Amino acid sequence: MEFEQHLAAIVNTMSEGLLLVGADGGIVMINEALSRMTGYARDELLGHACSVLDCDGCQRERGQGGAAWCRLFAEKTTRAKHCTIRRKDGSYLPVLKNQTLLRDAAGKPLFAVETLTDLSEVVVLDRKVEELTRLLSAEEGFHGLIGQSEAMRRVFDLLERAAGSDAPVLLTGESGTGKELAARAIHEIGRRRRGPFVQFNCGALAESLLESELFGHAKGAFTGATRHRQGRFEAAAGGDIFLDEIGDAPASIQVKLLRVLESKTFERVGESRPVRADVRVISATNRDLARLVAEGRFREDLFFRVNVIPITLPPLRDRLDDLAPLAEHFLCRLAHQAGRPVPSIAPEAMRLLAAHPWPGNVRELKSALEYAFVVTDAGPVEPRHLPPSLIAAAAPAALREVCRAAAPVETGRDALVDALRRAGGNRSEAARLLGVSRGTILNRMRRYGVDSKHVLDY
Ligand SMILES: Nc1ncnc2c1ncn2[C@@H]1O[C@H](COP(=O)(O)OP(=O)(O)OP(=O)(O)O)[C@@H](O)[C@H]1O
Repeated sequence: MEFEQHLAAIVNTMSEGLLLVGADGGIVMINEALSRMTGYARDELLGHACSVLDCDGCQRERGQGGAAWCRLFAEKTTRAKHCTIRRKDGSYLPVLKNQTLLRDAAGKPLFAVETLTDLSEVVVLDRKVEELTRLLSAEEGFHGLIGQSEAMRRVFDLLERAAGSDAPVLLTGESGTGKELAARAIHEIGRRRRGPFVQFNCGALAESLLESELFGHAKGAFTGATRHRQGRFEAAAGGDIFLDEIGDAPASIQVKLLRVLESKTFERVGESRPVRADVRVISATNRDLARLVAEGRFREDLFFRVNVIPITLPPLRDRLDDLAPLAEHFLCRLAHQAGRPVPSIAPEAMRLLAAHPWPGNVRELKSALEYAFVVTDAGPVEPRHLPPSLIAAAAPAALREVCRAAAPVETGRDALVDALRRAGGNRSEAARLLGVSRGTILNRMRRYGVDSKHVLDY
């Protein structure tokens, strides 16, 4: 008797949940930690079937022709595994479950002992580490957004104001203008910054998968749903959810998003119990949502719900003041990663960059500089180091000006060999790279005795 009292005190000091299950599946003992973790009182669990915890890692034998309640009794194995159980309030709890069998002297199974370690904090911390790792490399400018132009300063001001409220934000702007960075900035300075930032691309998945991805599903909700699955809205609890490409959300998902925004609740697929959505919604699109509404392809009611705080990221061609700081920022990062000195940008190359219309915006600029960084050895980035596509698309006037300014460099044998090498020996491409005609390239090859077949060996 005395020993039993001590034993009870011992198991109640454990921080892990402890559970003893009989061969018939009935719970015969629990400790206080299990009660705390699940939200069930002792008498709501004792004597009840362990299936009340709805563990998705449990493999029951009964009903599948087996004699024992669960496979643990049949297989006689001991192992640890990651599972998800359901608390009394319906929320999911990720746990690490250890289990073993207790047997009598004759080897007959008596009880299954299970210990459950709460992994919810670990899961949140894991996500946070992932997020911070990403942010560490972008900790410049306005939370990673570089820009000095008047237009970007206005955007930073709006982002700061939006972060101070819990109202839905709609980020619009052409592709590559920094909408995702802006969404992260709102999260980083907002009230929910200690919570998760969960990103979801509404156009990236087949319609049939979208609902379960966003709202989660219960085990058995559909063929193939072998485990409980937390959706993105649940994963974002206490934080922000970023719905990218919201203009691409199919009609069936638009209805469900409207419901979350209106009622602040959602239902997991295969369940009818509403779950509270404790999230702030930040959406983004590079499409004209108002036009999609007019065309009947986007719900007007949803448009008004997501568009409470509209913020537009201006295209790069309309804020050329940002070109130099952005270019320097990307070259600095590349040089830092490669352990090389930071290359400067020659004025002629800068003029070419300024003349480019940047249809891909900052994303395109970033790629162009990655290219330039790879092909520059030491020294500054010259026009010949810029991507051929950018040179080819350059306005003729800008190109002429650049070629005039760069003439001493461009006429040298080294420049010719370099251009031919980068063009893989193709003379037309080399001509484009240097901004001269194919005939000029042929003349220079003759003059310098350069053979395009052997140019790759230089
Ligand atoms: N102002 C900026 N400062 C620094 N980097 C930027 C800036 N704007 C965009 N970038 C970079 O450009 C790339 C594209 O940005 P981002 O993904 O945020 O654009 P987006 O508008 O969300 O594009 P899409 O509509 O195609 O999803 C990223 O690598 C991002 O880091």
